[in-house]
Amino acid sequence: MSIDETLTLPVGVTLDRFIKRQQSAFKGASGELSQLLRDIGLAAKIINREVNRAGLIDLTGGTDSENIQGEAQQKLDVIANVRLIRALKNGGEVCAIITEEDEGIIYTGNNEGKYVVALDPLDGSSNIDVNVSIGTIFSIYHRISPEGTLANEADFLQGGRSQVAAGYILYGSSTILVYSTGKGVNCFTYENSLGEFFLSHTNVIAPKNGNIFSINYGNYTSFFAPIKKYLSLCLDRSYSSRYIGSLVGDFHRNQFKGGIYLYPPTNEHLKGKLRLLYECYPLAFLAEDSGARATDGYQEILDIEATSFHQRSPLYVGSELMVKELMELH
Ligand SMILES: O=P(O)(O)OC[C@H]1O[C@](O)(COP(=O)(O)O)[C@@H](O)[C@@H]1O
Ligand SMILES: [Mg+2]
Ligand SMILES: [Mg+2]
Repeated sequence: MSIDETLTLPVGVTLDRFIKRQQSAFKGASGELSQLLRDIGLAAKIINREVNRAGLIDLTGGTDSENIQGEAQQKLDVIANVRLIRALKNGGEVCAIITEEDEGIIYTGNNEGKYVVALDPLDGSSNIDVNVSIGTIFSIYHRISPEGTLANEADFLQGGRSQVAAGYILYGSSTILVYSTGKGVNCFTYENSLGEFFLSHTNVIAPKNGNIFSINYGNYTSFFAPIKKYLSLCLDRSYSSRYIGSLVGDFHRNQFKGGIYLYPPTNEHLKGKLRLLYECYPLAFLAEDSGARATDGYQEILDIEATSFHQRSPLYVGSELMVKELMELH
């Protein structure tokens, strides 16, 4: 590429600048949500660095501990959790956090903070050590408890439609941060050498239909009739089967290519495996905002009542017409 050609390339819109623009479009916005999103952006850069060098500095493999759900914690699960909590504590806008890795509420010490955040610090643990895509998922609510007091359970159990923003970071063939405040899904690709996220995909619209289905087929014998029926339709139509085993990666692919992700109840997980507050709700928020759909087979994910922090749900998410067809089989 010639110098002239290089110079004609725009520098691009950084995540920071985009957030600032979005904020100024909202009359009366105080800037706290903007700062919170920047804090998540900072944590994302740090986690991205740890993920990238994990194999070099012995950050791969498990710890001796389990998380609250009895799942073995990987070193990077713990590191991502600590990094995110620290970034949100330092930022000052968040009064309390829940994460996949901890049983109860984590107080940041910022009781004046207006927001609470639910996190899956590192999604796709089984892929960490083998250089396969993994992610971070976040969900943000306005607190409902009075500012200046300790946040409480109700702040986190407001339900999916009360989210004010949600998003994920996918550490994949490139690292990408995707978020929405309910007014369009935008993606920011990380430029390693500059250390910045740049706007790369604006107002994502998910394909209405698709021909990819993503499911852990190894659980086939535990699936109930509607799922088996739907899978046989997929096979009859020679749809492509694509399953990474990192929800963030599987979701992201289907958002762009058109497809459906299914995690039904299984014998091991009778209520589904995925966690409502920090896996299903945030991805459902993004799905709906981009024209896709997310349900548990009977109702929209965002309409499911939240009753506990680590509650699980079946999840069927993706192209609108595919999810509709699956629903009709229930
Ligand atoms: O190995 P399985 O049962 O297919 O489960 C895969 C699913 O479980 C998860 O790994 C759960 O996430 P965590 O790694 O955050 O526990 C999802 O990302 C993924 O889609
Ligand atoms: Mg997860
Ligand atoms: Mg996780």
